[in-house]
Amino acid sequence: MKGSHNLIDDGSSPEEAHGSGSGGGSCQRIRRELEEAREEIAHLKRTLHRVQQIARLGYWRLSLKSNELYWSAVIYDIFGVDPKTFTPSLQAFKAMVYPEDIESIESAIVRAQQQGQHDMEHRIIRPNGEIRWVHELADYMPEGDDQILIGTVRDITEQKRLELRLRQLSRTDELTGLFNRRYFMQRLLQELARYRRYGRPTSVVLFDFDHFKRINDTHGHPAGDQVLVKVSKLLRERLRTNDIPARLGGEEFALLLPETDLEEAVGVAEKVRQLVLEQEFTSEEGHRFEASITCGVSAFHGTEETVEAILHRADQNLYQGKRTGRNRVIADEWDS
Ligand SMILES: Nc1nc2c(ncn2[C@@H]2O[C@H](COP(=O)(O)OP(=O)(O)OP(=O)(O)O)[C@@H](O)[C@H]2O)c(=O)[nH]1
Repeated sequence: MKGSHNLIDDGSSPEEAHGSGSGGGSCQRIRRELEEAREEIAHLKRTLHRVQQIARLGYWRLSLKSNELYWSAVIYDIFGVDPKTFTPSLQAFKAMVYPEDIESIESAIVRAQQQGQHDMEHRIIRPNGEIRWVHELADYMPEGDDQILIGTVRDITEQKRLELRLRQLSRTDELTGLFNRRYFMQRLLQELARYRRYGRPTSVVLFDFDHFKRINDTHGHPAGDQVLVKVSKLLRERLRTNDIPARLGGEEFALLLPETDLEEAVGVAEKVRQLVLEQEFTSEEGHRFEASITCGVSAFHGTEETVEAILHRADQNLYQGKRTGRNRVIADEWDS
């Protein structure tokens, strides 16, 4: 029927559809379609690569049977290695993982096999020694007798830095850089749980500067601030690393002392009291002055212990120290 080829539009020209009689027309058409498909694939590849660069997102494919690992270009960038000289493999990847995070990588692979996917964050060490944080998402797909993991990697180092900074800020006292009340209370609750479960000794020292109002009135508020800052620095430098010094507010401070019984805690309070006494402070006018503190000490005690009770006892001891002359350490007295 004349013109019937137009009923189905296959995109070919009438000449090609009719052919020249040798079949060369349809070959040409297939070649052109192949060429177009190649161009489209190349274009999609470039777009995919660009999008991954923008998102700092790489993808990988791992065969659990052969341990063969494919990395897209962005992963080489994230890991700081050269695709010309670095050959990815499960072993080579693990060698770049931050040692403490290896175990969580291994359990993530098992989790992906059992649950079909994993979602985790870990650190890597680049060849130049730089530590980066990455976020990985992976899917597990059995393929014949092989098991394939396919996943993405995103560099989240900046986000992690910000997170850590925010966490630090949320638990730090602005003036002195010591822990704040909120963090102190959180840690006290944790230590109480440890005490209840394992019976580990834990003590608290509360201290308060003596006649601080007089220091402010005589030498000025900035001089008072300087006392708080200087003593806080001393606490950071002279206490054990797992002790927790905090500024609860104003000129009131606390020390949470894990693994420390009452007697040892009295020793720590005495040491801090002496350190403060030995310090010399200078006002803005250049006048030298001294300061002292009074400490109340208490330790977790008995099966009914609570955070409120230990703080109340330490506070009562501090109050008694103020009443009986200041510049001293008063501790719990138990009949045992
Ligand atoms: N410079 C300075 N002073 C503060 C700060 N926080 C609280 N103070 C002052 O600390 C003083 C505390 O006064 P009081 O509670 O009467 O106690 P005190 O004068 O130390 O007397 P005692 O504790 O009985 O020995 C007040 O004058 C507050 O204004 C601070 O951050 N900086």
